[in-house]
Amino acid sequence: MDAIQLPKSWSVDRILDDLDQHGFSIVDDAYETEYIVDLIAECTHNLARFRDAAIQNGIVSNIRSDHILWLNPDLKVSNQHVQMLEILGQALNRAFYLGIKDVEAHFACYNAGEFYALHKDNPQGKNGRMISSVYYLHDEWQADWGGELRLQDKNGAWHVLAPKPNRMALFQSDLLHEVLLAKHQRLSITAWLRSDSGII
Ligand SMILES: O=C(O)CCC(=O)C(=O)O
Ligand SMILES: [Fe+2]
Repeated sequence: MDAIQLPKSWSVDRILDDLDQHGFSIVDDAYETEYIVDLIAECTHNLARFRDAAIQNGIVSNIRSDHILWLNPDLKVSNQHVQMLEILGQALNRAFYLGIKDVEAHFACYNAGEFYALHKDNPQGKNGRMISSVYYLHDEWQADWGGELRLQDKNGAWHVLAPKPNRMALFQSDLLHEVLLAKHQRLSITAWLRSDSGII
């Protein structure tokens, strides 16, 4: 059996270098069209199952208004993306000894008017999230549709990153970031490369 390989567009040396220098990296044209079509179909067919991300254990928070669906092995197409991130995690471990053992991921849908205010995915290193990854899977994103990922890099500089279709953003989970208000439906897979296992 052939070993699973990362897509060519995921230039691992560049990703490692970007993460080392800036704490984040952008991969454009991450996947081939054939896979993207299947991924969008899997996401949109399941939209009715997405739940309010702001409600966790019955507690409502006002920092985010998106809707999410945690991935599980039954979602076969999105699981291939998780497998790719597992392979990338091994390369990160070899380079930076991050001790990544697990990838957890959810689909996210921001409808028009939805956002995620400034936060860190791993404040004060209190959970095992080492690297955050967001892959954008809507098929179009225009410049005036908002919904940018605004991120402070490890040197303190701010970046406003458009959620371009077929783009993946990777960043250290302890960096401050937010999702600016989206004016159109914005679809993504957020995943965390973790040094422990389990959902927080
Ligand atoms: O969708 C994005 O660009 C970022 C999402 C995010 O920050 C999160 O889900 O924690
Ligand atoms: Fe986040």
